[in-house]
Amino acid sequence: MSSAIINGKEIGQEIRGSVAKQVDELKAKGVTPGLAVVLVGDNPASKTYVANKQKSCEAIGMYSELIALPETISEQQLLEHIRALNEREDIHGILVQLPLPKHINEDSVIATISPDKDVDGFAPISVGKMMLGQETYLPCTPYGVMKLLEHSGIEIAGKHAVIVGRSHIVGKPMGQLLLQKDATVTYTHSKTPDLPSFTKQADILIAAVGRANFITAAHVKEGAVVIDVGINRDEDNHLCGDVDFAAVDGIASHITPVPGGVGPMTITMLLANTVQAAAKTVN
Ligand SMILES: Nc1nc(=O)c2c([nH]1)NC[C@@H]1CN(c3ccc(C(=O)N[C@@H](CCC(=O)O)C(=O)O)cc3)C=[N+]21
Repeated sequence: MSSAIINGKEIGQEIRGSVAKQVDELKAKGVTPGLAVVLVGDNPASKTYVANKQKSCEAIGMYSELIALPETISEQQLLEHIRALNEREDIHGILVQLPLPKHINEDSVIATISPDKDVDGFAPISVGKMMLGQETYLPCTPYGVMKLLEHSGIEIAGKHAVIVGRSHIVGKPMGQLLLQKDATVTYTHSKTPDLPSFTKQADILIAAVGRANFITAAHVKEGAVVIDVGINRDEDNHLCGDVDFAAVDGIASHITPVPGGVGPMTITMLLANTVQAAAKTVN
């Protein structure tokens, strides 16, 4: 029997519907939620992502502004742009598209975003609050995965979640959010010996490695829930995840496809976070 597909496009649309209602309510109070997207240089993949984010904002009646800056901009100049956005009343969320050019220190840039506008949830204050379980903007991809699990009726408490990958923006926060919902969490990464011996124990397996078709049948326990966070290109330049879908289909109880799984949820939660930021500015 094939695995149940967790449809992120559909679940994302449903959530966007309720976010759109919140946008209408805020507009009736005179506030249009606004997102600023800062793009440095002209990496084609980044341009596509940024265009998708803007289109998604506009589709639900939000304001979005693209600040496109040249590859050669200095770190100081970029920080000035961010400080100006921090001050603007019509901008509630700021997203600096990553990666940045090598001559710019990403940590300094992210730390300059006002925590009140950090809708990516990447800034040190946001990460610290998340670790402590305090109210904050959750990083969009792990937040989106939690919504996928919730909407699919997948129980988390008492389950063994195994995370493959320990990036600051996906792997690490993903484990924390699952831990907060009472999962037993194991982190694995490129230095983990005999990876399958760990992943085979997972009730919930999160693949966030960034390598096409890295997770195969040998990594997955019968009946596991497999969440594929990867966005890669295969030899034919097709979008694919970290999981060899065809190989794992039928072993997993549930699986997310790429495209149409986690990706659409990332943008959905960005919209939700920005609307939440705007809502905080009205009484
Ligand atoms: N500050 C920052 N925040 C980010 O959230 C951020 C970033 N930088 N840099 C790049 C990554 C990548 N990312 C994606 C979001 C949605 C899809 C998405 O919706 N993908 C569609 C497919 C889109 C297509 O066909 O190309 C899907 O999976 O179905 C993909 C990738 C956000 N990122």
